[in-house]
This record gives sequence, C-alpha cells and structure tokens, in this order.
Amino acid sequence: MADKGYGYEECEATADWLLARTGVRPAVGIVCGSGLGGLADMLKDQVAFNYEDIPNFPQSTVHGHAGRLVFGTLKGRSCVCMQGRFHLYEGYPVQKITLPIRIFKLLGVDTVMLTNAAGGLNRDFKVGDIMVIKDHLNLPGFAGVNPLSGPNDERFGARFPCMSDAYDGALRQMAMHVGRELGYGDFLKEGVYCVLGGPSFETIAESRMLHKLGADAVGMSTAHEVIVARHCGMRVLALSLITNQAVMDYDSEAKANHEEVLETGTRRAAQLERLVSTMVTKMELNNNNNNYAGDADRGTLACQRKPQ
Ligand SMILES: O=P(O)(O)O[C@@H]1C[C@H](O)[C@@H](CO)O1
Ligand code: HPA
Repeated sequence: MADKGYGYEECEATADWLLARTGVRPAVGIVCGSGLGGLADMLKDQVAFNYEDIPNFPQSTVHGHAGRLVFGTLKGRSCVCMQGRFHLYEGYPVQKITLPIRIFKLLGVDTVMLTNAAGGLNRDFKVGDIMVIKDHLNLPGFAGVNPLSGPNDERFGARFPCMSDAYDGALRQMAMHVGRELGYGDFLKEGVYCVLGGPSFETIAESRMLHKLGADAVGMSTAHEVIVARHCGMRVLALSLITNQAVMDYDSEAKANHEEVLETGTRRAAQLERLVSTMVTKMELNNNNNNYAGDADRGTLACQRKPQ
C-alpha cells in the first residue's frame, strides 16, 4: 500500500509535517461539505495550509471546495477543519480520498464532525432541512469500493471493524437537542444517508430504488470517511444539508444541479455553523486537546491514546 501514497508512514509524515508548523493540537476534526466551507471561517487564531502545499495530500478539484486545511480554536477548543473534501468521481482511489481522516487521527483528533450536501429522498424532507445522519448505505462498498480494502494496518485498527455503531448515539442526541434549543426544530431531521459514486445525479428510477432501500438522502461522500474514522476509533457526527429534492416523479420539471446545491449551502450556512460550533463547545472530549504522542512516544499501536 505504501507505494500508493496513503499507507501509515505517509500519514505519519504528513501529520508530523503539519504539527511542526502549528502549535494547535486539535481534538475535533471538521469536514466541510459542498458550499459549507464557511464552517472553517469560524475558527479563531487560524493557521491554514493549502492542500497543494501539504505532503501526500490530494488536491480539491470541485467548485465549492476551497482546498485548505485550517487549524484554530472554536470558543477555546482546538480544531482542524477541511475546507474542501475529496470525492470518488474526482478520480482518486477511495483510500486516497479518506487519507485526511487518518491524518486527523494522528494529529490527536478524538471526534470527527462531517457535513455534506445531499438530495432529499424522504418526501417529508424539504430543501434547507438539516439531517442528522443515523446510518448509511454504502453502495460503492457493495461493489468492493471500501476504503479499508487492501492490506490492513493494525496500527490504525482491526481488519473487520463494526459499523452498526458508526454514528455516535450520544452525539446524535446532542445534535437534536442543541438544534431544538437553537430553534431549528422545524428543519432538523434524522435519517439514513446513501452514498453513490457520482458525478452524475440520480435517475428517477435510481432515486425511487434508493428510497425503497431505506435511504432518506443521497450524496457522493461522507460514508467512506466515516468508515475510516471508525476503523481508527474516532467518534463521528455527520450532518446532511438537504440542498435539493431528488427527482422521483416522471412529471417533474425539476433538474438536480450543483448551483442549487451551493445556493442552498449559502442560505443555511449560518445555522449549520451555529449548530456545529455550539456542539463543539458542549461536547466532552477525551483527549484534553493534548494527546498527540509525537514520534518519540509512538508505540507499536500508534493510534492508541497517550494516558491522560
Ligand atoms: O462534498 P459533498 O458531499 O457535500 O458534495 C455534494 C456531492 C457532490 O460533490 C456535490 C453535488 O452538488 O455536492
Ligand atoms: N444527489 C447526489 N448528491 C448530491 C445531491 C443529489 O441530489 N445533492 C447534493 N449532493
């Protein structure tokens, strides 16, 4: 695997490169979805890196994904934020698009908060709803496209990780609670996210099928990152912004398009940012922002927490 540029040693080299250039020791890692890059702007005392300058990092190629890794603090809590993520349809192997999640782990991140833009399949969902993801359908995974395929490196995690608890129950509950407290009750939902490879949007028959399979929203990201985050033991919260209704009716004139996705992102950005930042200030973190072992302290299980 190492020769493909996303093995343990590459991740370690990238984490060390970053840690040598910032004093921030992040406990929370945030991933911004399409049009939701404003989340990174919430961070104070920023130290930011362009993806093109970070060793082993892929490059963002999609409009609405700026391509910057931003370190900083959110109400005093140390965070790192991907302002732009990678997708299968950009042509990267699934192991490469999820490499930043492993780097999060080696930076000391304990909790990952992911956001995405998604098409609504659940007929009760409206454009602008925020869906707390409770589970996913990984359709590329059914065809063997899984970020954990290939040799397993035990320093990251077990060969056969459990996924029935992928989306942390306590964080989901907290998101619903905080969201209601912020007055978002009318547009806060819970549901199942389905990932496809993209970049073409779904046909009507495909959307109908996904809905029948139990998906509430459809998108082109997130599930791969969640699998990798859970493999190496980080907690996960993921939020979908319903940016458009998936077209499920042959009489409909609606057509999915990326511009609508970005526009909805802009309209809901402030509320999503508030939900994420309020959660960061309220959540219990296990690493006290300070658990990075560094080269000298790394044992054979380098992903293990340093004792507090
Ligand atoms: O990165 P996310 O999942 O938010 O991006 C979605 C899926 C496609 O990349 C794009 C389609 O408009 O938005
Ligand atoms: N389908 C797939 N991905 C998406 C959509 C959609 O309708 N909207 C935003 N990302």
